[in-house]
Amino acid sequence: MELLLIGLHRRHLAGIDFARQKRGLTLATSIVASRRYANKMNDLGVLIYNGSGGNPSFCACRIPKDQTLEHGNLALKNSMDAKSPVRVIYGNKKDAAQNKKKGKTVVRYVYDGLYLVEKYWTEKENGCSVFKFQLRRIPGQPELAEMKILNKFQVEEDLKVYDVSQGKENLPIKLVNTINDEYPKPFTYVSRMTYASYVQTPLEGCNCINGCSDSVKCACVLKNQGEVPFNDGGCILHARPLVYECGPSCSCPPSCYNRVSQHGLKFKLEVFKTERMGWGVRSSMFIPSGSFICEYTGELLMDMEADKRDDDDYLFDIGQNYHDQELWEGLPTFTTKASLQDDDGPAFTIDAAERGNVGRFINHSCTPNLYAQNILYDHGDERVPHIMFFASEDIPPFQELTYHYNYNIGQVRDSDGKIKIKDCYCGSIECTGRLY
Ligand SMILES: C[S@@+](CC[C@H](N)C(=O)[O-])C[C@H]1O[C@@H](n2cnc3c(N)ncnc32)[C@H](O)[C@@H]1O
Repeated sequence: MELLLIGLHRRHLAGIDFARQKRGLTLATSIVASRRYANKMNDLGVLIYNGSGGNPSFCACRIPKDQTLEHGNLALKNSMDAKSPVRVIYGNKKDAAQNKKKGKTVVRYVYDGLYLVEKYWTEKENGCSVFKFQLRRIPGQPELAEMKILNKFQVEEDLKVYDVSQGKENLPIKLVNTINDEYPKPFTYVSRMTYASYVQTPLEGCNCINGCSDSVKCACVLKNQGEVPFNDGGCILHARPLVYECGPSCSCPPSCYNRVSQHGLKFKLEVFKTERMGWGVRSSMFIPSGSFICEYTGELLMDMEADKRDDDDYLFDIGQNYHDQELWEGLPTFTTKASLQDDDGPAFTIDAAERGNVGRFINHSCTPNLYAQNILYDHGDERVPHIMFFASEDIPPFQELTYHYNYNIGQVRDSDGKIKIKDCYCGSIECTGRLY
């Protein structure tokens, strides 16, 4: 209804809006790409959009039917033939779950720009024929991040001045506050972790010159149980206890597939003021599942030192998930398992209160869309891997990025040993109500 009121999409229940031209031809004017029909988006501005009709949930007879080339589907085909642009609006389903207010589901819709229909075909789904339309975003349009959103910090000049990373990342990080006039508390931005000499164990590299894929010859692939953990698009294949990227001691070039998180930010990130959780992080871009987001940098501390810090808001306990049995499932037992799960050695924590990067602003959610992956590439000390965040699902633009803090209720204590309690405001359906 909101899209209808502002005139962006006039059919309040149908995903494809169309208008009749003078000669009786219908052309699609806009489509709403929610996940209801399993539409697939990717970061190259290509959208595979499912046609309309035939869905049993919206039909009184409750029987799935073949889709037909009429109404919205025909309009999309006509738009393709006429090369007529179509507005694309993304419906943010996850936010729907996170914004349940007074029993009402609030969905956020984001206008993404004009697309052209490139081709269409039919596929069988659940025994019925379904139309698939491939649309591509017309190049040269401003990116969402540069569009005007009512926001006092998004005035052009401020944008140039206010890069949260102060030029230290390969992409600027915008600060957005639509709630009040506050800025984040000052801290020193560090895009990389620095390690004290006692953790500088060298990491043996590989000798590959023509790419790292050989599961017998490449020393790094071998350490990853015989497979490069990333696909050729730089997305991680699945979560593991520890990933070894190629690094400075390897012979392969920087473009090697097995180097991903060390190259820094790939998606434009924003630090934004949330309603109830202080600052948070989101991206103005669509993020495919498995993509690298950012590292969690800060001061490396032994746990004993970390316990003495007054501000515990920005502490990240390293290696906690080595004990997560799910991460080990399906992996052959390999030599490092014993050392990774060693309980006796010193434990380490990263403190990002005074020195840190954009990772320090990522909030907790009980239904997160990121996870923390342990990665080694520039040193070999398995006790202190880099903490790298990866997307655990496709993330639509402007959805808050979150990971699970893994605190057990009752585990966090203050300096007097008293159990600390903090409410969780993530708002997800599965929220326990307690952060710790
Ligand atoms: C690593 S910081 C995250 C960034 C923080 N929101 C800020 O403004 O700088 C962790 C702190 O954020 C807040 N926070 C993060 N997730 C939260 C949640 N789900 N509910 C309530 N507070 C949360 C808590 O104060 C927590 O100690």
